[in-house]
Amino acid sequence: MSRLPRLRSSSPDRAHTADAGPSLPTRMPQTSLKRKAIIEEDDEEALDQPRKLPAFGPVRPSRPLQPSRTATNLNSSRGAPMPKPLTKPRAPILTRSTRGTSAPPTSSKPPSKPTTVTRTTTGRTASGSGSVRPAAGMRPTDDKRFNELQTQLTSIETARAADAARLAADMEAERNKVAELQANHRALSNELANAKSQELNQRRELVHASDEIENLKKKHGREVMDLEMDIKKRDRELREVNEDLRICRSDLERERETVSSLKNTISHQSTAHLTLTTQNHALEAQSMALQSQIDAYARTVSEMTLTLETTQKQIEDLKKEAMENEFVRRKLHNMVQELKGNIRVFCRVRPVLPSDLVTYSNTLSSSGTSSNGSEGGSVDFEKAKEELQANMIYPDKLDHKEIVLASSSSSATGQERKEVYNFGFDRVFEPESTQAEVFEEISQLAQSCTDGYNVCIFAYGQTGSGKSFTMEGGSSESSQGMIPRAVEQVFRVAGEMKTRGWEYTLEGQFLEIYNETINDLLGKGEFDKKKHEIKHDPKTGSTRVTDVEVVQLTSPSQVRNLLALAQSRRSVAATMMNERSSRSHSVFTLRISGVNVGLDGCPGTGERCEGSLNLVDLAGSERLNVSFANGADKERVRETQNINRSLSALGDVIAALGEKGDKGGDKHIPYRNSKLTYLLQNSLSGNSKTLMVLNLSPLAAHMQESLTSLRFATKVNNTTIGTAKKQTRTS
Ligand SMILES: Nc1ncnc2c1ncn2[C@@H]1O[C@H](COP(=O)(O)OP(=O)(O)OP(=O)(O)O)[C@@H](O)[C@H]1O
Repeated sequence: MSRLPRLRSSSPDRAHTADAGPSLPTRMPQTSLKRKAIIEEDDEEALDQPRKLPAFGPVRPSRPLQPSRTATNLNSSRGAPMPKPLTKPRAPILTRSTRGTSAPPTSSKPPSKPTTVTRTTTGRTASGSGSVRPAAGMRPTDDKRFNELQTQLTSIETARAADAARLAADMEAERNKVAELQANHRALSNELANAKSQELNQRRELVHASDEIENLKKKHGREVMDLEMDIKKRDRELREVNEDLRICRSDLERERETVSSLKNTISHQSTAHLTLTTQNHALEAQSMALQSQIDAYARTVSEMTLTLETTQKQIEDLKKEAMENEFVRRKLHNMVQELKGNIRVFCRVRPVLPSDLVTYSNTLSSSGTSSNGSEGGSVDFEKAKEELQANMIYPDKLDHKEIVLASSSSSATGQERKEVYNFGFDRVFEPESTQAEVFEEISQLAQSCTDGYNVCIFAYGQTGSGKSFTMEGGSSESSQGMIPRAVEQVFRVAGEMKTRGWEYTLEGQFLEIYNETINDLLGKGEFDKKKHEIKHDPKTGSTRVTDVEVVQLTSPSQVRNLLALAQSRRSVAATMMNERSSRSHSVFTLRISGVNVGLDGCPGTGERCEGSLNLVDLAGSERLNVSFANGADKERVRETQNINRSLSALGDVIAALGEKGDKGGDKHIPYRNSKLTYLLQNSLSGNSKTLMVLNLSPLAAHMQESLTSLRFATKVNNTTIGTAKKQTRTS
């Protein structure tokens, strides 16, 4: 809080007071107003005191009057007893306080010496008024004495007269002086009265001034309070303003940051803007060019619209033509298939597998021999592969239709006998062949089922020769087997046929024949429990199995899931019985039925076709020695017998079909000899297309089994089983 300015004694009254009273500083020190009032009171008191007047001239020291020198001298010189010396009448002693300060008159003279009697005889002494006459009778001494006394008295009287004169003069002087002093006093009184009235005025002024000061003080106090309140208010405001300022500063800081980031953005954007402007110009130019092009195109479009209308009419005509052509194409396609023969055989040799090498090295280590160049049982893969592999040659590098097996054996005489076996099939796939290559050859057959044919594809071969791999394949895209690929193909073809006026319905089932019992691989019941019967419809040529799950197929992925489900059910069953997949046949059946509903604006023919695709993974075909079981494992013996029987039955059916084809007539076909042949009756008859994929092991150890399989496949391949017939109906 700011302090008020100190009051200054600037009033003329103060100055006057200072002059009149004790010395006061002309400038008041910083004292309180109260103190100032006390000083003023002191001043007033001083004014009330009688004022000390200044002395008029130098002060004459008071001195007692001396007796006349003459008289004194006389007395002393005569040595007579002197009367008591007369003292000079004293003038009243004028002290400073009583006489005032006026100086004695300058004319005053020191008291003159007492005059001799002689000189003073002019007075009373001569007249003798006061003289003392010697008494008669007095002696001369007494006269003398009297004279002397008379003289003395005279001189004294003279001196007294002189003193009286002098005193009168002194008195006169003193009176004058008094008068002068009185005049002086009056003047001073007047002056005092003036001064007092002046003082009164000043006091009044002072009181007035004091009131004013008091008022001013109050006013000042109020103002101070107001100012303090104002200051507090201002302080508050200042704090608020400071707070606002702080907020503003932080806002400002933020704003600055924003501004700087905005500046950056602006600079970037201005660069971008420049670029965009340039681009815009370029685009405008381009746009203009395009506009002219558009105009040109608009003209062209109107021309083309006309052309389009004409073309659409032509397309309609062409569609009709295409449908007719499609009919012809299918006819021709099937003719080609028929010419190729209704039963065809592919041979596929699997590659040597790492698992084969493990078996091989185990065999070596158990026999105590080691492979060339290998020590401690470690096997050089390439070398071991060579040793393991049977001598299989593929001479037909162009058409891939031949396979040659060569073996050498020692005769009883010790001579080495070399044997070479040549086989020819519709296609031979070497170990390096991929699933896609195999399917390429099969896809045409798969397509036939969409044309209304019954198609049956077998995988035949000994255990571990690659049947399941060929039919089902692995989980990856590239290793997918024939079943998922065929299903995908059928879906694709069905989709394509839609654009040609055909609508298809697909359904599938997956069965297993184990020990001459049918199990539903897609069912929910327990294995080997439910009895399933095979029913043929001679009218439609279709086959049904009772109580099996027939699934509507909507997508290839769904089929993959079904295959996985079937595999898991088989695995569960395999925990109870070993190697179930090797000991059973699995049959995946895909039924497809289509109807020609026509296209938009082009009515369909109403033609219907029903085809089926059977993909069969047969049990291992190796000749099993049943004697090993020797009653110990009856189940295994039964398995083996059943496998042998069903595979023999298949051979018999194919052979019978061949004979029937050669001779014609009513040759009995023994379909009922096994569940497998009976199930596939409609797909193995003369009016269906059959493909047998012979899977071979590449190992030399399996040479004999491979030769047996090759001979069987050759027999099948040489069989002609009539002409495939399309299952069509006209509604
Ligand atoms: N072409 C091939 N390429 C790579 N591996 C193959 C090929 N063929 C078969 N295999 C592999 O050989 C092994 C045996 O094949 P697979 O199980 O298909 O034989 P299988 O004849 O079906 O046997 P089983 O009769 O016991 O069922 C499998 O591990 C399989 O992956």
